[in-house]
Amino acid sequence: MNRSLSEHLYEEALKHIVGGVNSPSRSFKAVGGGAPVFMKKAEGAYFWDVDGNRYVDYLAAYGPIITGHAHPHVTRAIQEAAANGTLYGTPTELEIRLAKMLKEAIPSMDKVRFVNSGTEAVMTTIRVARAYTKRNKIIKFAGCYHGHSDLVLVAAGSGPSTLGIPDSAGIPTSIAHEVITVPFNDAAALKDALDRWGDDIAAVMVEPIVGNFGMVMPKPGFLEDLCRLARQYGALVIYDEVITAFRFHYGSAQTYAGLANHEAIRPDLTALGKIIGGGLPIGAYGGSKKIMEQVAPLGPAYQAGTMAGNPASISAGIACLEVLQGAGIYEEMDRLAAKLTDGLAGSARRHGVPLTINRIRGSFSTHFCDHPVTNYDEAQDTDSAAFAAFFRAMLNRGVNLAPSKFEAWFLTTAHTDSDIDFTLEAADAAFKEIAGK
Ligand SMILES: Cc1ncc(COP(=O)(O)O)c(C=O)c1O
Ligand SMILES: N[C@H](C=O)CCC(=O)O
Repeated sequence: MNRSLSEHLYEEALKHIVGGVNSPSRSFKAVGGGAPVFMKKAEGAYFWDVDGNRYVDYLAAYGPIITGHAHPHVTRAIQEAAANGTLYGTPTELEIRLAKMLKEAIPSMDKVRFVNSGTEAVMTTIRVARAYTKRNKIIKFAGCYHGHSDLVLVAAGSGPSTLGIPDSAGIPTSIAHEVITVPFNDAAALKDALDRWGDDIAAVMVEPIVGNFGMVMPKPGFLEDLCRLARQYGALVIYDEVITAFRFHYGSAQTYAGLANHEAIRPDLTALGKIIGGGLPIGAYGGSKKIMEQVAPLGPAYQAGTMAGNPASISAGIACLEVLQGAGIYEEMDRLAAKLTDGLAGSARRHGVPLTINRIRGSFSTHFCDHPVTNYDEAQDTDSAAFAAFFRAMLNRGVNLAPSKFEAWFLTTAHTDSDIDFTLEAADAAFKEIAGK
């Protein structure tokens, strides 16, 4: 596949943009280096690069593009919003509409506040939890990624793990000391941490279903234990649902049928992003009225944003959720993902390539190993070279994946059976290539 124009643009980008990319996750450093592909157009399930090559896309921009690229309903909403002015700096009725949609789908949120990214949403939930509890420390889980604010860039998954910097430079030791990290799916370790630091823990922060060291389900009872222990020690529970909200069903992980005891796993605060912006920048956080009333102008915890709640992002979010309310939408993504993962597993087996697949409805992760992946250690203990070879072999056959062994594959409402067949043909050839090495 000729990608000479991408290579040329990468050379240019390196001169002007640090690392040539505007988010480190986009670099190909972890998959052998070289030029990332410069895309020119995206529509439905496909990308076209600057050299004219077509790719079936499973990156979905790291999750937000659940309705496929340039979905007509979402595009129309953005165009209409833009024609009416992109930014007001005043409240709008649209914000109330999206806030109501989120509250109806996620019952633990009595009050919502819109921000511009998942990072901002998470960062503010921590501030609110600290304001409410008057405590300083948080507990997080190794390999969970919560954006790039200081406090959560300790033992961070996703891009930081991929690039070998899970503990970013530039974070003062005093801040790093405010974070305690424990293994995901390990309630005993959480209890030990709470026994030791419980009096000063403001919140336990978790991706209730992990999306950042692959897709990893909580073990039965883990979230119940997490919520019970946190409350026993007077700490709040924060769910980072930036990936998971509206990903598996019309709602969030905290109401997903695949998890039992919804009352027992109800969080105090939830951070949102990605899908709720329909492909435009957004974040949101919410929780019970009592806790959210800590936030200015009602309370002492300050949070603000010039761009927050802008009509374009909010309109795109509303339109995206409207599409997701359609009958059978999630069932179809589930069916196609099952067909894809069954095919991938069979093909890997035939070629003798060890592969563990974690699938949750329309999203899944592929781990090049022969053991289960239930925590960060297990996700790290996989064959990075095999993933890199697979990634490149797929790209060269017109299938776009995230350039990291920790990131998920995302189905969208635009994928079809013929895309899955195309992908499986590419994967069979890719596994054959890896097995021959
Ligand atoms: C679970 C989770 N939380 C937070 C974030 C940060 O969101 P953003 O990239 O929009 O700042 C991400 C993704 O980047 C994420 O996957
Ligand atoms: N996995 C991350 C978010 O979910 C990737 C986003 C990024 O780092 O650009």
